[in-house]
Amino acid sequence: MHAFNLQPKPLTLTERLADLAVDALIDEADLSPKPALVDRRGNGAHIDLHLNLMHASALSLWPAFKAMAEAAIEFGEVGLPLREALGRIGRDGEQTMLATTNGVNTHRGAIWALGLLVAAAALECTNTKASAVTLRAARLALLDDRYAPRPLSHGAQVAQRYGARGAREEAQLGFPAVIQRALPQLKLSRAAGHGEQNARLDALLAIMTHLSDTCVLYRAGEQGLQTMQLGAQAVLDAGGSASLTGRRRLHELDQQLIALNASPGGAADLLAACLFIDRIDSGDGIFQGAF
Ligand SMILES: CC(C)(COP(=O)(O)OP(=O)(O)OC[C@H]1O[C@@H](n2cnc3c(N)ncnc32)[C@H](O)[C@@H]1O)[C@@H](O)C(=O)NCCC(=O)NCCS
Ligand SMILES: Nc1ncnc2c1ncn2[C@@H]1O[C@H](COP(=O)(O)OP(=O)(O)OP(=O)(O)O)[C@@H](O)[C@H]1O
Repeated sequence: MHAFNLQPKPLTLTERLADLAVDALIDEADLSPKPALVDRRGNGAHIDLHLNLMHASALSLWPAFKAMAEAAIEFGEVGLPLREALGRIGRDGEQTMLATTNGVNTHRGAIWALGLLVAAAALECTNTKASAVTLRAARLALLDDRYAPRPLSHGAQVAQRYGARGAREEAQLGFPAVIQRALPQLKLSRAAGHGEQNARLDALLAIMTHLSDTCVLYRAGEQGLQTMQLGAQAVLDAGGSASLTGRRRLHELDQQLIALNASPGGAADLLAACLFIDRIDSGDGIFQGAF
């Protein structure tokens, strides 16, 4: 074949969804300045994470997201067989992540949230409105995977200690932090002409104002959680990250959370979920380049 005749191979739907999920993770990691999280500036409150590791971890998850989309198409409906297939693929994906990062948890919460959303999008790819996809994801999350191990995870420990809702409940409720907070704020800040990066930072802050982030609770207790929620609200009240006062508040929040070792990893995962949903909701992502 002549080189001039080479055409890019069109992506399948499942490949396209895996691309969108990985893109969302990389966009989340790159977004800067995020309070106390890994970003282009540095490691935030983390000693074991850095940006290259987040990128490598995100890329390593592409086959898992593709497999989740394939499973959704194969089973074709929300039900226990699909839920348990997703659980198996998610756990394998977690092992791949840990092998890539030498045992560091870079994306456990993100595999859970984005995995459910990728499967929910693949189930009915002609209806990928935010409300429809999150509802299907919630119905999947509500099913009990009989093979899921029940480790005393950090999330489980703070659930016992503080009665906090974590990643599982957020998904079972249909991702209210995304639907009620992040997406509306993203659109509001875009419409105000604040620029895409500021709009994404504002969406992250909107999540942080109300989330019971079990990463923060585990690392910094209720004081850490309150600092995160009130500090994020203060940035938004000051005009968001595009305004000078808002930027000052954001810098203060970054310093306060780092001093408390309080990294809002759950909020970061939900920002990635928001960016994924935003792309498939607007309809300009899912079918572009896919067949
Ligand atoms: C449900 C999960 C997230 C376990 O949750 P648990 O709270 O017990 O664990 P852990 O402390 O490790 O927290 C997981 C992560 O969730 C994120 N998170 C924290 N708080 C929140 C919150 N309020 N909302 C959303 N995400 C949050 C953080 O990134 C955190 O690191 C998940 O790991 C799981 O069950 N995986 C099993 C495999 C599976 O079923 N996969 C399905 C793929 S679709
Ligand atoms: N940019 C980011 N920076 C830091 N964490 C992030 C980022 N994006 C997502 N996260 C999420 O934060 C979680 C990592 O937080 P954390 O290090 O507190 O996890 P942990 O395993 O519960 O705790 P520890 O590392 O203290 O043992 C991951 O599950 C990941 O999904």
